[in-house]
Amino acid sequence: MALYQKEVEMGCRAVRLAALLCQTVQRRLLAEETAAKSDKSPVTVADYGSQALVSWALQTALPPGETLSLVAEEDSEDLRTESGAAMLQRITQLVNEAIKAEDGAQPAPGPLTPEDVATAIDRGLSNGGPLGRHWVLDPIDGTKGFMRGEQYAVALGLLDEGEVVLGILGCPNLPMASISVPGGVMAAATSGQPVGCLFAARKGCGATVEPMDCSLPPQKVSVSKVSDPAWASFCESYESAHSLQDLTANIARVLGVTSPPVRIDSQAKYGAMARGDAAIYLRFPHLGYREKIWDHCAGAMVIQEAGGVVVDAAGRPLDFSKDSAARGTAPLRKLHFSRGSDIPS
Ligand SMILES: Nc1ncnc2c1ncn2[C@@H]1O[C@H](COP(=O)(O)O)[C@@H](OP(=O)(O)O)[C@H]1O
Ligand SMILES: [Mg+2]
Ligand SMILES: [Mg+2]
Ligand SMILES: [Mg+2]
Repeated sequence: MALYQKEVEMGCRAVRLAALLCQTVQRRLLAEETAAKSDKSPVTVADYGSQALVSWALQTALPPGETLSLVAEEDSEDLRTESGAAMLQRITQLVNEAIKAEDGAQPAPGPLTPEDVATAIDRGLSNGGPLGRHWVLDPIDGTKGFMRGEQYAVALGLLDEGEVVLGILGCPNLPMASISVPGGVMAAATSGQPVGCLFAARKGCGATVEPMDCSLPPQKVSVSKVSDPAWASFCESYESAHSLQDLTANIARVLGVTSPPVRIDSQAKYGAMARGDAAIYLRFPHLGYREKIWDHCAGAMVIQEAGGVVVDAAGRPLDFSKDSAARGTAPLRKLHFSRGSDIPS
């Protein structure tokens, strides 16, 4: 079997399963399904449920005795408190429903308990690092977009000896049709093509996209061939708190970019760019913010395998292998992306 083929299959199944749960929650998003983490960022039952499902699906796909190493965004600390118990119950119900909907059966030896779900979530507490294999998960990237009913991604990468070897992005609300059309996402969503994309990239093997609903086979994607910035469009965060939009507007102006920025949430941006919907992604966090590896690992791999380049503001490649006390963080201060390295930093 081709290198990492089994891992791509494991990862795609895990991401599809998690996306199923996210779609269920987004359809009936209720106030009690969200909470605020200690850093005040939002988290929903779907963030936790997605992480539990991916962790469970990957662990059960491994040979008996092999332990999963997972670096993931969420942990069960708040769910294990008295006030978190009801949320953990709800997550457990959603997780069991998703497993049943996929398989038509509950997992042996029976439905997962709240303790099983909390344990699955906490399998994501690995430090990662340069040695061995580590899966890297953002169970919902773009939680704010998810809560608005807009773009989000289930983002799963795999590090092997410090190198990213695969990236999978489930983007349930991203249309299969290009969003670089007048009317953007809304117009693409009503074009008749399916909504919901699964991007997968394996080191050295290119990147593909297929509908989340499996209605079409995977097809190769490649980044935009536009080389004149006047014809390029650039994308950035929807949230101005996540990137200095005045700075990116200035950079775009200096480059001669004429079209307005495409602002969407999450690593769906990397997916959209991998198939050429935009040519440049600029991201400059506010001073003091440290990027997390799960926010870029899968997306950067998809871009790289689609023929693009992802670098920091100094033009250096991103390093996802830093094993750090501040779990999951890597020194990715300011990020920018382009087909070449011609953007001033
Ligand atoms: N002040 C900040 N600056 C930059 N990124 C931030 C930020 N606060 C949160 N983020 C990150 O931005 C991610 C969303 O990316 P985008 O802005 O492209 O939609 C969030 O992922 P989560 O939604 O997984 O928490 C979060 O990790
Ligand atoms: Mg978050
Ligand atoms: Mg994220
Ligand atoms: Mg997240």
